[in-house]
Amino acid sequence: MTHDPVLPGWSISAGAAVRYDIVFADDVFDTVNGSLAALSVAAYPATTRRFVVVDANVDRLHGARLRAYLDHHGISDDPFVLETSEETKTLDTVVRVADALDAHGVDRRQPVLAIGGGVLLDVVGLTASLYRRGTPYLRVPTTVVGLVDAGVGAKTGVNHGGHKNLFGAYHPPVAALLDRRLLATLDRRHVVNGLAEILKIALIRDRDLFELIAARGGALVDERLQGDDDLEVLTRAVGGMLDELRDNLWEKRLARLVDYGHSISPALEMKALPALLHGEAVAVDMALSTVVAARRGLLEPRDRDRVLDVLRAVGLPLTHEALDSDLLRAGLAATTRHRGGRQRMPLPTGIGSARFCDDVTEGELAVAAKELGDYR
Ligand SMILES: NC(=O)c1ccc[n+]([C@@H]2O[C@H](COP(=O)([O-])OP(=O)(O)OC[C@H]3O[C@@H](n4cnc5c(N)ncnc54)[C@H](O)[C@@H]3O)[C@@H](O)[C@H]2O)c1
Ligand SMILES: O=C(CO)[C@@H](O)[C@H](O)[C@H](O)[C@H](O)COP(=O)(O)O
Ligand SMILES: [Co+2]
Repeated sequence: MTHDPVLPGWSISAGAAVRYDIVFADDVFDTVNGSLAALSVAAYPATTRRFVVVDANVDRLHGARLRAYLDHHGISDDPFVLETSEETKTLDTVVRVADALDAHGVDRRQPVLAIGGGVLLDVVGLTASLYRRGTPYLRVPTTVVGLVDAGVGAKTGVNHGGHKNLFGAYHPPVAALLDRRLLATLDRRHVVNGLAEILKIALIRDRDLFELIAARGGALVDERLQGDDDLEVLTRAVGGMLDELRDNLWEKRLARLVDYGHSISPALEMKALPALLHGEAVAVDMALSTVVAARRGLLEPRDRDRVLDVLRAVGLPLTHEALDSDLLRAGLAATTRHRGGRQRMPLPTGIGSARFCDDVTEGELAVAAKELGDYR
């Protein structure tokens, strides 16, 4: 930085250290389980009272236990219940939650408790980042996507103008409490949806995780990830995700393997809304990338077939009718803009490894989409 020698100038440089814990615990709404209350108090010992935001479906299914817990530990007697959907993951909802925080007199140091799936965590996380320029919050994810992905990183966001997560902030929680027992009440489709993000981690870095999923297949879904072996599936997925994120939490590096399956899928998900869930759109994108990689000779045909077979076996889609040439062109352009002018598209080089490519064409994607259409 140079300054005009006759006029004053300053350079400011500061770094904010970040530390947060991500811990597994079972049955966190049982009054005898101290984990949630302890994390909450550790984050702000001045008072036990917290503003709690809970997903409406979680409230319907777990509300009685949750309220008993909050009451028992002096946390709250009146959680704020939020109806969630991808269509209402918007700034309007952020403002509504912020108004509720204000009405409850939340001060800038008092952590908010966010309990729900990826949508709720993204909305409450963004609200917390904006409220008083940054209020702490604690996450309790209640979906598979929330537990292995949205709940553990630093990102928050909402959709706008037809774009996924156009507005957002990096605002890590003070802690994330992962309770796989909450997944037991999910419907099949949302478990399958979350398996897409788990398979993403398996495909970019963990072949053993892929084999675990392949071996368990539909049983993973039937048992809602409650089986003894399924804890390993979840811990490998979370550990793998955190290993990808830990030295790039603010995403200064735009080449991110965790973008695997997220190149065309944001445009697809928004165009097909509400027909496709997030993970379903990610699965279609992963299938496309798998075929493109095999056609380029990066991936053995045998590995391509195994990947497609496992995606299909767990119940994920490989293609979708909205995947036309307009969407492929727009999706490719959007992802290039989104990644600082280069595609940086992760393509698999095996099961458990990937590399970045900058030169994937709309034509290649169209051929792959056609091949996947015939694959059914
Ligand atoms: N911030 C990030 O890093 C990040 C990462 C991945 C995904 N995301 C975002 O996450 C969102 C998808 O998250 P999602 O799949 O959790 O969707 P979601 O939050 O919409 O939850 C899915 C459905 O499950 C219901 N639900 C939640 N918990 C339940 C439970 N325990 N039992 C029964 N039903 C329950 C919800 O009410 C909802 O109807 C997308 O918007 C995606 O962009 C964010
Ligand atoms: O879907 C998401 C985040 O919403 C994650 O699963 C994924 O790993 C990555 O964060 C996205 O690929 C990056 O998207 P973006 O934050 O750059 O829009
Ligand atoms: Co995702």
